[in-house]
Amino acid sequence: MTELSKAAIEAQLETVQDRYLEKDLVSTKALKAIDITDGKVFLRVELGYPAGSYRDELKKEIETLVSAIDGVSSVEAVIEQRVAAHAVQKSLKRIEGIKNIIAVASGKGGVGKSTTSANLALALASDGASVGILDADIYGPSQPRMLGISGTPESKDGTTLEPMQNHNLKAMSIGFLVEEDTPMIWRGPMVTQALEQLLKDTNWGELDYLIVDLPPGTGDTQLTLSQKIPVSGAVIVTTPQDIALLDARKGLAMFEKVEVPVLGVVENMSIHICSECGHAEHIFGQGGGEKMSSEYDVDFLGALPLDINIREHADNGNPSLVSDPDGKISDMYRDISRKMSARLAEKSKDYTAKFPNIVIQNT
Ligand SMILES: Nc1ncnc2c1ncn2[C@@H]1O[C@H](COP(=O)(O)OP(=O)(O)OP(=O)(O)O)[C@@H](O)[C@H]1O
Repeated sequence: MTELSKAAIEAQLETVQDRYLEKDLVSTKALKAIDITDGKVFLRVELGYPAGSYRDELKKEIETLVSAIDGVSSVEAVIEQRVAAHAVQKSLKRIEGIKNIIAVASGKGGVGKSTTSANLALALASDGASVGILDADIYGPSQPRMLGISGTPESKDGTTLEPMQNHNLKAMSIGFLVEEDTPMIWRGPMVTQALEQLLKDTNWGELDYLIVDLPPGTGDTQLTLSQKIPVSGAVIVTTPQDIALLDARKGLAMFEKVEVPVLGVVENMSIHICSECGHAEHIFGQGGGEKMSSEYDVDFLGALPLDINIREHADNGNPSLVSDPDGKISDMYRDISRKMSARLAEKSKDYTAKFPNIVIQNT
């Protein structure tokens, strides 16, 4: 019998693909430790994103493959997940306690950006992350309704706000602070100021991710926001129509300008499946989001159907991830949220906390 070596095990793990990174476990440096004692193998694998139930699948896949190696008597693979803080725009500093802010944007209104934000936040939380959502859609805040939250945030010290909470998410929205039917007439600078305040004056505590549901569009307000909020990555939601795609391209250009990495594009309402006969129809066109992604070299994170359940769940305060957590739609959102957070895990980490501030003085 040949002696069992770490190299043999590593070679086997080079054939195991991380489903969401689409790379093998060795090249992604997910494989952290191999321990061999008398044919008994212990492996430690660390994923940089919340992977939820995928950890069990991966464990099984690894253990089956490694047990087939000559000389292995038993295998135990431990799959851990650890979300790191990632770099933000060079001119900004990360907000203490919040590891990563992810901005969700759309080139035009009504494409389902808020519904997607809520479900992605819930998907991350259901996979084990601590998550908050900031409704920055100041003209039409819809997160209070979508998350089924009413009431006014508490302030314990008279200056900061406690986030509202539901479905295991922390949430803040201008919608909690003004009456629902109050028309909100904001001028650009007021919007950015109000949002910066909402972001910074909320006691978020420790978060792995804060999802920011940006106002629709790519105008000055959105540009200023993406310059002033310290974000680690952005996601663009679009529908497949040409006009929506055209606007989504402007979104890509906007983030490029402010040096925020775009983690990918989500195509919403991409296909309609008739609830009567099951016939699938591309009402708004086909494959536009995917084509745009390849044209602009950004990742296509996935597509969601135009589905009456998505609308009904979101509009009654219990988005699909809450109403039907094990359903097909929830699986789709989870697939997108894992791809999104996996893409972020590959980006540069934030090391600023590890370095002291260096002050140069002329004496
Ligand atoms: N995939 C989907 N299938 C069916 N209905 C959807 C889907 N996505 C969103 N909707 C519905 O479309 C409407 C608009 O969605 P949403 O408010 O999320 O869009 P938005 O892009 O955030 O809009 P706004 O520009 O006003 O901020 C909502 O009623 C929502 O429930």
